[in-house]
This record gives sequence, C-alpha cells and structure tokens, in this order.
Amino acid sequence: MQLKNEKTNLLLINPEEMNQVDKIAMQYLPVLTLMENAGLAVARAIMQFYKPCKILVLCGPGNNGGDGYVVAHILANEGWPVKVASLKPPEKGTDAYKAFVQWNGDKTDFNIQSVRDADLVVDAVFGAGLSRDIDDHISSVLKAADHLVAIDMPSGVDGKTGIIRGYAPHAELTVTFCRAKAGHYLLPGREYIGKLVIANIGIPENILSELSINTWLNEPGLWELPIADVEDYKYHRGIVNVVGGGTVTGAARLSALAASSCGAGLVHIFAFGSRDLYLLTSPCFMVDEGDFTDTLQDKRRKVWVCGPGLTEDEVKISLINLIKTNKTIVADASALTKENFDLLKQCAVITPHIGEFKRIFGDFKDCRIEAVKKAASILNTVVILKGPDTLIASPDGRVAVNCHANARLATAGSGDVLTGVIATLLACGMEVWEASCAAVWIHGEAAFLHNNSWPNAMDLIHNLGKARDNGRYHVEK
Ligand SMILES: NC(=O)C1=CN([C@@H]2O[C@H](COP(=O)(O)OP(=O)(O)OC[C@H]3O[C@@H](n4cnc5c(N)ncnc54)[C@H](O)[C@@H]3O)[C@@H](O)[C@H]2O)[C@H](O)CC1
Ligand SMILES: [K+]
Repeated sequence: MQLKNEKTNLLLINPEEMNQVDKIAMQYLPVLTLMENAGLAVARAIMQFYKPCKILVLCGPGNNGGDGYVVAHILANEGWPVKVASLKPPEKGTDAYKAFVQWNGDKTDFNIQSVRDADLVVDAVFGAGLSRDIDDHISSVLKAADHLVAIDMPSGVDGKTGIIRGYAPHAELTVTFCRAKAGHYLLPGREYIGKLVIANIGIPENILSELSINTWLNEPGLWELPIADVEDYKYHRGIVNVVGGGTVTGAARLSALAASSCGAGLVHIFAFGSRDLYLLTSPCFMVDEGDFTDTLQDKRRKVWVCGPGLTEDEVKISLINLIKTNKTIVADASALTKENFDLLKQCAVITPHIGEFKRIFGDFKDCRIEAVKKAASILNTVVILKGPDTLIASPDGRVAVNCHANARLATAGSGDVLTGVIATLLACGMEVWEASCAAVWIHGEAAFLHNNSWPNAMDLIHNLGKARDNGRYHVEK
C-alpha cells in the first residue's frame, strides 16, 4: 500500500495532460473552486515560509493570474499589505475574470517601480498556458524582483520541457498543483523553481489513473530493488558478463568492478586479449578468452555488457554473436553508432550521452522527453539519455526523469560504472526499464555518498553497495 502511494506521487504531468485533467475535473468541481483551492494553497505556503511583508501580485490574463487574485484576497484578509498589478485583465466571462472582479484592494501598475516598492512578488503572470517567449517589458518587471514566489511555474519556464522561453525569474518558492510537472525537474527549468510545494487542490486521484500519463520522477518507489535473502545463491543474485577489449581494458574493468560491488553473484569477462590484466584486476572475476561463440553457449550467462573499451571490430563481432544467442545486452560507448542502428534494436538497454544520442538519432527539437521516447519506440529498446537530468525511456512509453545526481558524477569512467550497475540489476531479474531507472538512481546515490569531495570512477564503485541498500531503505522507511 505504501509503495503504491509513493509511486503515484512520483507521476509528472505536462501542461497538455494537466489540461485534460482539468477538463475531466470540471465534471466534479467548478474551475473556480479549483482556482480558489489553488490560491489558498499558495497563500498558505507564503504564510508558512514568510513573515508578513509588502506583497505585490503580478497577474497575467489567464487562470494563473486568476490564482493570483485569489492569493491577493486571502493574504489581504489575513492583514498583509497587498497590491495587485495586472498585465491585462482576464476576458469577461472567464473564471479568472470572476477572481479578478472579486479583488477590490489596492491596484498598481505592472512596472518595475511597483516591484521595487514590494518586499515579496507573487508571480501569477503565466503558468501552464505559456505559449510563446516572454517579451522585454514583462521580463524587465520580473527581473526587478529580489524575492519571488511563483504560482505553478516561474513565468517563462516551459512546464513540458524545462526550457526558458525568453526569460524566467528565479523563484524562492514555487507552488504547483496536483502533481509536479516535468519542467520543474528538467534543466534548465529546475534551477528556477526554488523550493517546490505540490498542493492538493481537490482534483480526484482517479482522473490521473484514467489518463495514460507515463512520465515519472526517478526515486525509490518507482521500482523495488530485490533484497538478498538467506536462500540466495550466486546464480540467483545474477551473473554479469562483460565483453573486454583486447587493447583498451579500463572501461570494461570498471563495468565489471561495478557489477561486483553492487551485488552481482558472479562476474565474467570475456577478453579479446590482455587476459592477465583482467585477471589481476580482481580475484573475483572469471576471465575467459578464446572462442567467443563457445562462451556464449552457456545459457546461464544471459546478461552482457557490450561497448566499453571495445574497438569497432570487437563491437561488431560481439554484438552480432550476442544477438544470435539471444542474450540480454546493455550497449554503451563504442557500440553506440549510427552504423550499429539495426544491431541496437536487438539490445535491451542503450546508454547514450547527448552527443552519442544525436549521433544515432540525429538532432531533435526542444523536447528531450519526446525525443528519448521516440528513440526507445523506434529501437524497441530502453534508452537512457545520460546527462545532469538523465532520462530513461521504455518502448512502452514510460519515461523517468532522474534528478538524483550531482555534477561530480561527470568523471571519466562514470558511464562504465553505470553500465555495470544496470547489468547487475538485469541479471537479478528486474524488469528492464525498472532496472535501468534503479541503476541510474544508485549511480547518483554513489556520488552523493562521496560527500564533500570529488569521486573518481573507483570511488563510485566503492560506494555502490551502500547506494544500492539506500535505494531500498527509502522505500522501507
Ligand atoms: N488543475 C490545475 O492545476 C489548475 C490550475 N490553474 C491555474 O491555471 C494555470 C493555467 O491557466 P491558463 O489560463 O491555461 O494559462 P496561463 O494563465 O498560464 O496563461 C494563458 C494566457 O497567457 C497568454 N500568454 C501565454 N504566453 C504568453 C506570453 N509569453 N506573452 C504574453 N501572453 C502570453 C495566453 O495567450 C493566455 O491568454 C495554471 O498554471 C494554474 O496556475 C487553475 O487555477 C485551476 C486548476
Ligand atoms: K507563474
């Protein structure tokens, strides 16, 4: 029960989906009630986080502005000094207009001076309805605010993509409704949100399950990590196999070490050469060489990492044979080329960074979520688009946004470590997208565990066991 709640709380909605939700919600509750609930939630958050001070509410012409008029009303009733500046009044007959006419307190001009005269600005200019770039006048007014609370979104942050449309103010606090939006977590938008409060405004939960919303925040609860139990044996914990290059060996060794440290029961490396180097890396590794096709006959050796440190030829030979023998393949690094496009279709997971992604799929427009979803659907493969806000897409349409990472993960070999973790979770039987999401989270956690200093790939590896445990404790708490 706890798990389910946790999972539905991780749902991320985009503005179009929110629109659909609103339309259905109207059958249960009038929009004006939702708006009043939204305004109340924002006013409450302001009263929780700020002492009474001079408030200026900047209102746009849509429902975001409507929420703003409600906030003004409530704070004024509480005795706070409040002024409202309207960019443009809402159209007559709309719900926002009803909220607008109910405001009979102080009004002021929508200009820089009004902002300077206030202690705290409430940004109710644009929310989910942002449809074009913010113009110079609006941006100059927003820019003048020293302290700003945003309703739903800081105006200018695109709720679907996190892209900044012309300009956006940096909010100290953003209050959104029902669920967070992808733009709250995707970069660069995430940097403009400040503290995020998600308020329940009375939208019935069953509406969310009726719509096929399938974008998630990547946190424990979205997936469940298997635990080791007393009856476990090494084959149950999973066998990870890594294809090791004959000349460049570091990357494959990092993948194998990562697998070993985060719980794989057994780690094999197939070496195209340099067998001794692989053997000396860890006494825990089983190292094979010789006929690759013979090695592949062992049906227990199902999950394979292919790409890190391999030459073009090594990639080709290994991918073709792994596919022929129906292995579960995690493809990374040298395997990720346009030439291998058809081979990648037979892989379980691919892990491109943005450069590799563009190399394989070409450039894309604004929305990374759409781009990665499309890529996963074309390849019929889970695609992990690595970056500061890694996206994990499944061919069935599920996408997770990972914020559980820091800049310190950007270090040589970090990707190879991730590949090893993914393979480990696949080898112990997790479903492919869930294993990928969990691995990305564990990888981020390993960097967080290296507090106050800069981890290299080996440091990350040392932290993986604890990081994996933390991925469970979050759920069990
Ligand atoms: N279920 C909920 O979450 C509820 C949310 N509410 C709030 O409603 C807004 C969305 O309202 P909407 O009217 O659809 O859009 P906006 O108010 O954001 O803006 C639309 C308005 O603005 C014009 N516009 C858009 N971009 C620009 C621009 N760059 N420059 C100038 N003008 C622009 C556009 O033409 C429209 O006129 C949501 O964010 C919540 O705050 C509801 O209160 C209740 C339920
Ligand atoms: K806003």
